[in-house]
Amino acid sequence: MITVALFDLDGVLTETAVLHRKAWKKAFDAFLAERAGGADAPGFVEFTEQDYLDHVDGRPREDGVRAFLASRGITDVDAKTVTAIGEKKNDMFLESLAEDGGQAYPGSVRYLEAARDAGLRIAVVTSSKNGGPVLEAADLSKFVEVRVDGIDIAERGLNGKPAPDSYLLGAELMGVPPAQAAVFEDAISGVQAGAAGEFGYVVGVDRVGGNQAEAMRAAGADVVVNDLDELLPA
Ligand SMILES: O=P(O)(O)OC[C@H]1O[C@@H](O)[C@H](O)[C@@H](O)[C@@H]1O
Repeated sequence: MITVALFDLDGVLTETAVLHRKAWKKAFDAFLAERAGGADAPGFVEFTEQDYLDHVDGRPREDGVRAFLASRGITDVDAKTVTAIGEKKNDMFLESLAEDGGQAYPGSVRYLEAARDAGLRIAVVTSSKNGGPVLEAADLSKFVEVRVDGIDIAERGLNGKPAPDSYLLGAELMGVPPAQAAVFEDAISGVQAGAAGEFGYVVGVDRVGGNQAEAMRAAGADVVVNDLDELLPA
């Protein structure tokens, strides 16, 4: 029986996945343009939404940088450059969060209320080091008993999603075995983490369309929805 819900944050509870993606695009395009000798240079190939979904979405910051660069065959960058790209993106993300305010999906708020009222215990497991500020900005902290975020992942030296470690820590801190917890994810890497951890149920939340739902099922999602309120009784 499921007694605990482990929610990813950006893209599942809040609309901030879009802010992350846009900030990543600016940071990577600046890096790629400089490397190619300008945005007009023939060697410049921009960072796309599919690049984000395939290599960056759901992963801890620097894992995302390395995975994307590797996908372009860029393996000669040092650790300082990886950190610098991530920090540049973070500055832009924080700027847009301050402007946008970090909106919660209304359907997710309804689902959180229903889950809480049904006695389901709630935790958030996010790769983002900004998990705390995003929850606060969206006024969702009141629902959350335990939070595992990118700071915990770094401090504890855990493997990021698609490894199951952060979700396993979430279940452990909630005091339940993985089989007693459901995972809610919008990123393929996160669905893979839920499947690898053998959680009781893995819900894929498809916010992008295209072949994302199919990719989520292939990655191990038990069900795929477009919004959490599809899971509520009509
Ligand atoms: O750079 P941050 O805020 O620590 O976030 C790391 C990652 O956190 C995840 O939640 C997002 O899906 C990614 O887009 C983001 O890159």
